[in-house]
Amino acid sequence: MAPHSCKLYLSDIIATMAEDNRKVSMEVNGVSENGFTDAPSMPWFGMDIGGSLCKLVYFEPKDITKDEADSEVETLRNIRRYLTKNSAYGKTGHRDTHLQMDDVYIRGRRGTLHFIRFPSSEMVNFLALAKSKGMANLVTTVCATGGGAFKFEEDFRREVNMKLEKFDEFDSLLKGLQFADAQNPSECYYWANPTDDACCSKVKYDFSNPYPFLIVNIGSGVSVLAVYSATDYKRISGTSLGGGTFLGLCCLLTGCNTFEEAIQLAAEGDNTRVDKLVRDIYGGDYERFGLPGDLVASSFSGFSFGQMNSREKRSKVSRQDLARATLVTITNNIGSIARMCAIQEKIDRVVFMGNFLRVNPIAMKLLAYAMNYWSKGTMKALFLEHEGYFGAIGCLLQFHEAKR
Ligand SMILES: Nc1ncnc2c1ncn2[C@@H]1O[C@H](COP(=O)(O)OP(=O)(O)O)[C@@H](O)[C@H]1O
Ligand SMILES: CC(C)(COP(=O)(O)O)[C@@H](O)C(=O)NCCC(=O)O
Repeated sequence: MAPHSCKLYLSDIIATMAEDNRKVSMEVNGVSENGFTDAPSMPWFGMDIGGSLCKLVYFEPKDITKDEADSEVETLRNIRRYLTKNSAYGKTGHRDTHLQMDDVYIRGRRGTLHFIRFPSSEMVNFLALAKSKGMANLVTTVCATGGGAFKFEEDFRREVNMKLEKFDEFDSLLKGLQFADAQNPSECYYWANPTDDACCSKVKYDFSNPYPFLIVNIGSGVSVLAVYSATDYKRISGTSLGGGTFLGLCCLLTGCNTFEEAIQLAAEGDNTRVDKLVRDIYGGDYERFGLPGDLVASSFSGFSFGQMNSREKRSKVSRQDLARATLVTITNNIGSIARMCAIQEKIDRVVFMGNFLRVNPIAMKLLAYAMNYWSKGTMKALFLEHEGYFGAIGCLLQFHEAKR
């Protein structure tokens, strides 16, 4: 199948799923055409429709028998090939090939998990295209989590006659995290020497005995969960100043258009040309209360060039500096909230996740440094390789656990 627009591609997937499900409805006694019993029909997806990005996890079976291959419907084979042979789907769909997980077992099947993302804002167009392809005459079920599973539920039903099997986003997140950590020995890591570019490194962290720990999920907004066991957790806090805020402010301030561009600008900028530091106010450290001179005292307050209310001074600040200051402001604020939550819950391990951390070592190192510094070494910031995909993984797993 030739590459074409993401919207077309997605509607093709759904159409194929529906066609395949229709065939499976002709199965007898729960024995599927491939000879495996009980499992829902392929293809298997987990979908997390968030405020910014839709994350899709696709299970590619690797144990297909000759009988199964011979009887496999062509569209299913085409979907598998299309998804696994390409890494970009139209203009906005991407497969994160570096995250691919091989040799995973789900419902007795051995396969590979593929990780795909596209903007949630594409969803409405995708449904319209799916409808134009005749989806309304087909029936199928897709498992989904995230706010979009609720927001788009009626659209899925009305436009394409598809039922969304909905799962809670935090239940899914936790299940996905547990699964990924068990599958991948290098899933969890921390940053050693985060402030020293020359010796800074990622170090594997053994998370096999994790409880209790805090999750700080930095998506569009931020949610903080305290996790006490595999099934016992509560959402203890959150903030609307999250990854969406960083991207929104950065685009407004610098005219950039993508997250990647915003991060690149930030990497080239200097926030101290925008922020007011403790030393700008005290002339050095504020020793009595342990505030070092290079600590940001007031974000966006400006000083080395003067106050921000001076037009002339403002003109000396670059787009790069603004991007860096935005990143530092949002990250430090999240770090402060995380620390306060950890103190309140008497928890010392804080796992940061969510796509805000994608291609974003500046934020991760800042969080690592801040958690360590302000807790005097008693708290640890942990990070995960599959940073934004746990909801989608967990959703796929829960679909397979649910009685059907
Ligand atoms: N390609 C991208 N497009 C948009 N935002 C991105 C991208 N990559 C990383 N991000 C960041 O990730 C955030 C969304 O994170 P995610 O965990 O997917 O949350 P949500 O579930 O709210 O969509 C965005 O607000 C942005 O800061
Ligand atoms: C509403 C949300 C759970 C949605 O999750 P998201 O799509 O941002 O990952 C999240 O944006 C959030 O927790 N916002 C912060 C709300 C608050 O506590 O102020």
